[in-house]
Amino acid sequence: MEVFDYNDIQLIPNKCIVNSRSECDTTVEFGGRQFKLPVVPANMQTVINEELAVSLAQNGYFYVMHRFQPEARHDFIKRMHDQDLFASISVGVKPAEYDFIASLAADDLQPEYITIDIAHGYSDSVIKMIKYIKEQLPTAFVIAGNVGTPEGVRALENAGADATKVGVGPGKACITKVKTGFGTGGWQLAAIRYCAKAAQKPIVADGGIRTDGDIAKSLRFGATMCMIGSLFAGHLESPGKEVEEAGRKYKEYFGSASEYQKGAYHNVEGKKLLVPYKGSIYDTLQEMKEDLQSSISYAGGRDLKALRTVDYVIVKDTIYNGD
Ligand SMILES: NC(=O)C1=CN([C@@H]2O[C@H](COP(=O)(O)OP(=O)(O)OC[C@H]3O[C@@H](n4cnc5c(N)ncnc54)[C@H](OP(=O)(O)O)[C@@H]3O)[C@@H](O)[C@H]2O)C=CC1
Ligand SMILES: Nc1nc2c(ncn2[C@@H]2O[C@H](COP(=O)(O)O)[C@@H](O)[C@H]2O)c(=O)[nH]1
Repeated sequence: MEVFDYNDIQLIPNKCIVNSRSECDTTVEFGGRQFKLPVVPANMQTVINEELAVSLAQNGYFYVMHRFQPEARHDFIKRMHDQDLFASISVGVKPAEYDFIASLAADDLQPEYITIDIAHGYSDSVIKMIKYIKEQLPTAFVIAGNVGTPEGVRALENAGADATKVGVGPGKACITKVKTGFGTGGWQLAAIRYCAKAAQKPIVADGGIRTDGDIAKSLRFGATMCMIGSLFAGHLESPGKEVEEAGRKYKEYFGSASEYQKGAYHNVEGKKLLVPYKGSIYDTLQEMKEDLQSSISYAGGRDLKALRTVDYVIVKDTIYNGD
């Protein structure tokens, strides 16, 4: 297996077939709906809240609400459906989550998307939860993870997952790699490729995306959707606390397995950092769209499919030379 990460890869341009980048279509189908971009803000407490979820859904973007206010999820689904918007929630695998799923089934309240969000997703606990959700809420599109190997992808797909989320340890707020020695940190892009080759269903690339070009690279190596935390955490709409240091504005971004999320220093695999304040998330989404349109034009196509087959070279972390 070739080992590389985002910085190690350059995609090779093909002959352009459009007269303007604006002709390039960045929309993606995911779970039966069409979205403007193949990106989704991470389901983390400093990245997404209910207000942003509503706004993203209204504006044609995919979202996944986090699971850290478990008691709010029932009414959240209702409120989304009252506004004719899709509901996309997260769950864990602890016993109370089974009661929650059963309560949704009893009330015939089926969210359109459910993400099972745990650190080590290649596990019996996730397999059991996928099966339970599919039994109780059969219309929900289930995204399960996180995994880092083809075996993990196959196990979750075979259990009934509709998509799998790939990425163990590549996140910016992650310390799993240093605390445990495990994960896909440092070779996340190769892991996406390795997993996508085995996948029969969509892959969500999760963690490690630092530039808009990394989105194109994720799609090249087999992802359908990219989950992004730190790049989305510094906005006006981001729920993280605003902080000012040396006259500059920042927003707090902390890991879901950090002491700031857990309220205690116990099995901590995440940290807190400050990300520069960036204004509205919609300006960032517009820039991502323009950059991805440009990527498609360099790929020699008109839509995201063109990215799947472009050639690439491994440049081993030299792409920033001269920048
Ligand atoms: N993508 C990534 O690389 C990572 C993401 N995270 C994020 O942090 C949040 C918390 O994750 P997580 O701790 O899994 O969720 P939970 O705290 O909800 O734990 C889920 C269940 O899995 C158990 N568990 C957790 N880690 C392991 C493990 N390595 N081996 C066996 N059992 C385990 C927990 O028990 P117990 O705690 O008693 O072991 C608990 O029963 C999630 O949002 C997750 O996405 C965290 C780390 C890595
Ligand atoms: N190891 C940990 N990973 C975490 C934690 N909280 C979230 N995450 C993962 O990071 C991505 C976002 O990555 P980024 O590089 O875009 O910032 C997120 O979707 C989770 O999968 C954590 O505490 N520890």
